[in-house]
Amino acid sequence: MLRLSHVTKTFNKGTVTEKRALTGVDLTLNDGDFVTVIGGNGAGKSTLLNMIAGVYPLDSGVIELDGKDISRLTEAQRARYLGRVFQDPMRGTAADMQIVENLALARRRGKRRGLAWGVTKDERPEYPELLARLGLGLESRLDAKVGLLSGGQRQALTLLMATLTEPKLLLLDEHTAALDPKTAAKVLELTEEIISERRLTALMVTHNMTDAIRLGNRLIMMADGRVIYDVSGDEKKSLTVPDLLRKFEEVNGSALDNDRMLLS
Ligand SMILES: Nc1ncnc2c1ncn2[C@@H]1O[C@H](COP(=O)(O)OP(=O)(O)OP(=O)(O)O)[C@@H](O)[C@H]1O
Repeated sequence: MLRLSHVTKTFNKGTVTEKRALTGVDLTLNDGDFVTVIGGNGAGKSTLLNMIAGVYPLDSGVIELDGKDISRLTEAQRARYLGRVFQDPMRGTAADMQIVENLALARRRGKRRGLAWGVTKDERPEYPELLARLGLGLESRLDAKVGLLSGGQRQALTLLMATLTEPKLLLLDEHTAALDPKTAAKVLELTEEIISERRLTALMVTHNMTDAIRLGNRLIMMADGRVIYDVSGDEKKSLTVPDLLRKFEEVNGSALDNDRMLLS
């Protein structure tokens, strides 16, 4: 469903700050793959997701989604097919709009907005049920401005919005890293539920190695702009954190250098 072929990206080419972030990445995701992504500091994890989303143009390589070359589509054009949740809970929602208005906007993602983008009478009754499953009491606060919500509530809402129109691919970039442990666990549980219920295909960057092993059917490890380890099925399920650290050192030639990963 998603195929990256020889994807390369260098930032600030030709300057003293030149940095090669991705080096010839080849990666194929099958329908329904839920892939966790781990790696060292600056390994290229966020860049990988940003390149798929069209945030930066490719230097070389091809990105295909369902057999269609999307390499030249703009970020806005790709947004039609993608759901995204970032680390920062402030990014995915509009603070000065109501919860119900945010949901209505998410529902219209990829459609022409025209004049009638406002919340329709028909759709309003659908939202309390959707919100109730978050278990955060938002179902009784449809008209509240999103800016009044906590970070965790906002992130849960962002997840709901990112998956409302069944994206072809869900991109999660450390989406629970800024939340307190209890809220992070809740948002992760929701993530897992939504992905498995809707059989979504997803890429989730995490610095938590235990989560990376526990969640999803496949795990990739990145170092220096490359995918250095790709494991799935029973082999993935039986992994331990020491196995991952050993694997990293074995393939990369030096110990894993991600402070947040080692601390989590
Ligand atoms: N917009 C940008 N401009 C310049 N350099 C960038 C940009 N985005 C990323 N980089 C550089 O590219 C490299 C890969 O960064 P990236 O954010 O993808 O790593 P990461 O694996 O997500 O790291 P971390 O776990 O530390 O967040 C880093 O050296 C980073 O400084």
